[in-house]
Amino acid sequence: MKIEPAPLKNILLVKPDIYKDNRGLFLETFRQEWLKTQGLDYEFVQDNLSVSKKGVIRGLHYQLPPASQIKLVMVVHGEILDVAVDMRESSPTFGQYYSAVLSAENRHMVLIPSGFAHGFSVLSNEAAVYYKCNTYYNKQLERGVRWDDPALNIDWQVNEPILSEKDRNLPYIDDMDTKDLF
Ligand SMILES: Cc1cn([C@H]2C[C@H](O)[C@@H](COP(=O)(O)OP(=O)(O)O[C@H]3O[C@@H](C)C(=O)[C@@H](O)[C@H]3O)O2)c(=O)[nH]c1=O
Repeated sequence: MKIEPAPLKNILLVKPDIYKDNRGLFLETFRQEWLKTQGLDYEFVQDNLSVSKKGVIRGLHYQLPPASQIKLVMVVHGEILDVAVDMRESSPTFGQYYSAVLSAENRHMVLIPSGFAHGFSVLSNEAAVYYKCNTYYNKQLERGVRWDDPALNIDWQVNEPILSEKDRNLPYIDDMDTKDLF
C-alpha cells in the first residue's frame, strides 16, 4: 500500500496492494493503522454506497462543523473522476481543485480532508462508489457549491451531465456567505 500526498495540501491518494491469482484478486480496502502512519487520528463511523450511470455528476458537497466530514472514497465498479475543492477561505489554495480517476481497475482511493467539497463524474457505463466518513450525515449542516462554477473551472470529462435537482440549484462560490465556508 502506498499513500501519496496530492498536489492540494492534506489530500492523500491511496494505492492499495492488489494480490492477483487464478481465482481473481484480493485487496485490503482499509486499515485503521494507515491513518496513524499519516499522523491522523480519527475513526470512520459511516460507510456509503452510491451507484450511478454514465454522465452523472454528484456534488459538490460538504458538511459544516461540527459535522464536517473526512471521506475515504473508492470505486468498486466502473470508473469515475473524483474531485475535491478547497473550501477553506483562509487557505492559499482556496477554490482550487484536485481530481483523480478512480476505478475498479486501478483501485486507487482518495482521502478527502475536512474543509473540502467533494464530487465525482461517472466515466464508465455505470459506477459504484463506496466511501467512508468520519462523522454522520447531517442534512442541516450539508452545503454545496455548483459543479459548473466558472470560478472553479472543473473539467468533469462528461458530455451530457446528469444531476439531481438539488445539485443543479447549488450556489456559485463567489455568491456564498462566509458562514457557509470553512
Ligand atoms: C449523503 C446521504 C444521503 N442520504 C439520503 C438523502 C437523500 O434522500 C438521498 C440522496 O442524497 P443525495 O442526493 O445528497 O446523495 P449524493 O448526491 O450522492 O450525496 C453525496 O454526494 C457525494 C459527492 C458526497 O461526497 C457525499 O458526502 C454525499 O453528499 O440519500 C442519507 O440518508 N445519508 C447520507 O449520508
